[in-house]
Amino acid sequence: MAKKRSGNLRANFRKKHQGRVRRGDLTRDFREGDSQDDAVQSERLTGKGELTRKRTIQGADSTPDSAAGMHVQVSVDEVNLLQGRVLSVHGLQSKVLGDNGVLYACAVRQVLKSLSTSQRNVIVAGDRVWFRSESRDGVSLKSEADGMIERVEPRTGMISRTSRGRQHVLVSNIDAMLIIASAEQPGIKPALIDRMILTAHQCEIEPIVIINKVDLIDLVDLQPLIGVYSALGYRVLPTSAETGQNVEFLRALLKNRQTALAGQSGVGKSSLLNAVQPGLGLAIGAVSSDNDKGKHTTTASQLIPLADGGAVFDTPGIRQFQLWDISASEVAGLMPDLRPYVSGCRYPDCLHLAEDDCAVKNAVADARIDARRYDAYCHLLEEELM
Ligand SMILES: Nc1nc2c(ncn2[C@@H]2O[C@H](COP(=O)(O)OP(=O)(O)OP(=O)(O)O)[C@@H](O)[C@H]2O)c(=O)[nH]1
Ligand SMILES: [Zn+2]
Repeated sequence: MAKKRSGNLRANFRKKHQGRVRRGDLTRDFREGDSQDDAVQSERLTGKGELTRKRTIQGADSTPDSAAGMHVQVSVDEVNLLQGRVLSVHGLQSKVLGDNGVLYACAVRQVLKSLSTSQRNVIVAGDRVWFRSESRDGVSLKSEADGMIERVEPRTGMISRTSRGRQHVLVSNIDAMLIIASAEQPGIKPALIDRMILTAHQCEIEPIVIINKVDLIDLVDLQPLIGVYSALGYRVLPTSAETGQNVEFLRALLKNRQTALAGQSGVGKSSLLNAVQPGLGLAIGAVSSDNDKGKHTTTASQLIPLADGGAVFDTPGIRQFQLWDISASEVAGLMPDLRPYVSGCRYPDCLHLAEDDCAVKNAVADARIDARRYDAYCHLLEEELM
């Protein structure tokens, strides 16, 4: 009885805060040219509005004392909120996979929007959220239920890109970055691997190096390169989607964590994912082609849940890494092999490129730093920052 009453009070509260705000956001999104999706969303929101109104009327019938309203709501919130993970964001709506296995289409409560000032995106793929929904269970994974996101957990492991000088978070709570290279066709590009590792460090995400298509080469030839990465403490996994080599290991690496994929076209990302879980690579491919058409370049980023738990994230935007918000002097500090020599360098503002008797250059000269890694460092500075 008491539970029912508080539910009605909650409906009242929610209604008071809804309509205006959403209309405003719809207008903004229309201006951004996202019209097709918005048409669908406005339909949904209208339906939801009717539902809320009906519930409010019920509340008026059965709750004479509105004074206790606020108090009741606080305790009810804790009981009634569900937890889940945001898979993707489309305009006003977020697709949330509840911890109960149900997929929900959620709107965002306005108070969250106004609180979020430091980061541009109120909700991003990967967010852990608390949300309210009428449909708690009995819905299959295929169907969607409406919900309202009430709370977002603090983010870690964010991958961002910069657009017009602003940091734009693509995904949050990423545990590991799978840096996928191929041994042959296309041939391995260590400098590209180094750059992606650096980005992972910048995002405070564990980098894992996958070298695919090892069926095409003699693995002995790759040992020097693998040795350098291993010595730095990175996990390096040679794989073959063709022969299935180390696919089982890869599956274990992906299980129960959020993993972002990076790697140039053709290295075998889709093939590897399909080997891990049939159909997974196809899901990834669909995201890519969507982006290629220039639609939803910022919103189509999506987390794809794995059957064994965990999820993978992929978007063409992070395949070509652009370092953001980093100064030339910070790069060496993000490379664990260069870092120890940075503080030993006698020049305070040294970029370790040209100066005589630079501690970093000296370490390269007597092979305490791998020459190829230093080369990659120099190229990175030239490309990105000069
Ligand atoms: N020999 C060999 N070929 C592979 C292997 N993995 C993938 N390939 C082939 O490499 C080509 C590219 O594979 P994809 O899985 O489409 O590569 P991708 O990284 O997803 O490419 P994009 O979707 O363009 O980013 C295909 O022809 C695959 O059959 C492998 O382990 N060994
Ligand atoms: Zn120096």
